[in-house]
Amino acid sequence: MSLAGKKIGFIGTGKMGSALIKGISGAGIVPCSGIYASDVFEASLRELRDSLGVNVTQDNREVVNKSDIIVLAVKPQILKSVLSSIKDDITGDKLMISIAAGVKLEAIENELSEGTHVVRVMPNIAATVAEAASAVAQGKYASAEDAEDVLNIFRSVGSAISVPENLMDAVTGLSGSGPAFIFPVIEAMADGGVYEGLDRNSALILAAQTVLGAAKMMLETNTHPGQLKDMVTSPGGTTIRGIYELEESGIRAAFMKAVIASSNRSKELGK
Ligand SMILES: NC(=O)C1=CN([C@@H]2O[C@H](COP(=O)(O)OP(=O)(O)OC[C@H]3O[C@@H](n4cnc5c(N)ncnc54)[C@H](OP(=O)(O)O)[C@@H]3O)[C@@H](O)[C@H]2O)C=CC1
Ligand SMILES: O=C(O)[C@@H]1CCC=N1
Repeated sequence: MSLAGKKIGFIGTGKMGSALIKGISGAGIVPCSGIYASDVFEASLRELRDSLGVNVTQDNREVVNKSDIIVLAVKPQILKSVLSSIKDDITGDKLMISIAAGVKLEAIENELSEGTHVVRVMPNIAATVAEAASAVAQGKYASAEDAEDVLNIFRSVGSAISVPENLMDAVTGLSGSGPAFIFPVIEAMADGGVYEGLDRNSALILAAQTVLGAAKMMLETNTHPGQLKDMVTSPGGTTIRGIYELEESGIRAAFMKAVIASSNRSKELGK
C-alpha cells in the first residue's frame, strides 16, 4: 500500500485529533512510532503518549518536519494562524489534510506556498471506534496518489467517499455533526425505557444496540429505510403507535432542519 513507511502528523489533539489518532493506531495502518502529534494543551499529548506511545511535542513545526502527511485538527477559527506559523516547514513532497469545518481548500492553499498538496476531509467522532463516516475533497495541487492515501487513512477508521468540494458543507451538517444528533436520540429512547420501568444501564444498552442494529441492517442489506421500517410495523401493532407519535412531533422535519442548520453554519465558517 502506498502508505507504507509514511509518517503521519497531527496538529491539534483535541476531541477529533485524538479520535483519529486512536482509530488510526488501532487500525495499524501506521505504527504508533510513525505517528507524531502536537498541541498547545499538554495533558492531551501526555495521555496519547502514555496510552499509545505516539511521539508528542508542543512544537507544531517539529510535527511538520517529521511527518509526510500532516492532519490539521485545530478549530477553523485558528487554522489560518497555524498555517502561517508552519508554512516555511512544508516542503513540496508533504501532504496537508484539513479536517476543519467550513474552511475552503482555496483559503488553505492561499496561505501556503504555491503547489502545496492539500486535501480536505470531513470525518466524524466515531473514528475513535473505527466507524467514522468521512468525505474527501482534493485540492488543486493534490495528486491521485494523495487522494488514495487519504481515502486509505480514513477507510481504516470507517467508511470514506470522495465528494466535490461544494458538497463538504452538506457532509459537515449530515455526518460531521450527525453523531451529536443521534446521541440524544439514544438517551431519549433510554429515558422512555426507564419511564416504563427498565433500569438505566439496561435501557441505554438496548437503545444503543437498537440504533447500531438498524444502521447495520440498512448498510448490509442495502434496503431502503422505509422498507425496513415496514418490516417492523405490524398492522394494528405496537410500532405504528410509536411511529404516529414521532410523526405528530415532526421528527422528520426536526432532523432535516438540524442537518440544514449545521450545513449553514459550515458555510458561515467558510466566509
Ligand atoms: N469534534 C468533532 O466531532 C469534529 C471536529 N472536526 C473539526 O476538527 C477540528 C478540531 O475540532 P475538535 O477536536 O472538536 O476541537 P478541540 O478544541 O477539541 O481540539 C483542538 C485542539 O487544538 C488545540 N490548539 C489550539 N491552538 C493550537 C495551536 N496553535 N497549535 C496546536 N494545537 C492547538 C486545542 O487546545 P486548547 O483547547 O488548549 O485551545 C485543542 O486541544 C475543527 O476544525 C473541527 O471543525 C471535524 C469533524 C468532527
Ligand atoms: O461542531 C463542529 O463545528 C464540528 C464540525 C463537525 C462536528 N463538529
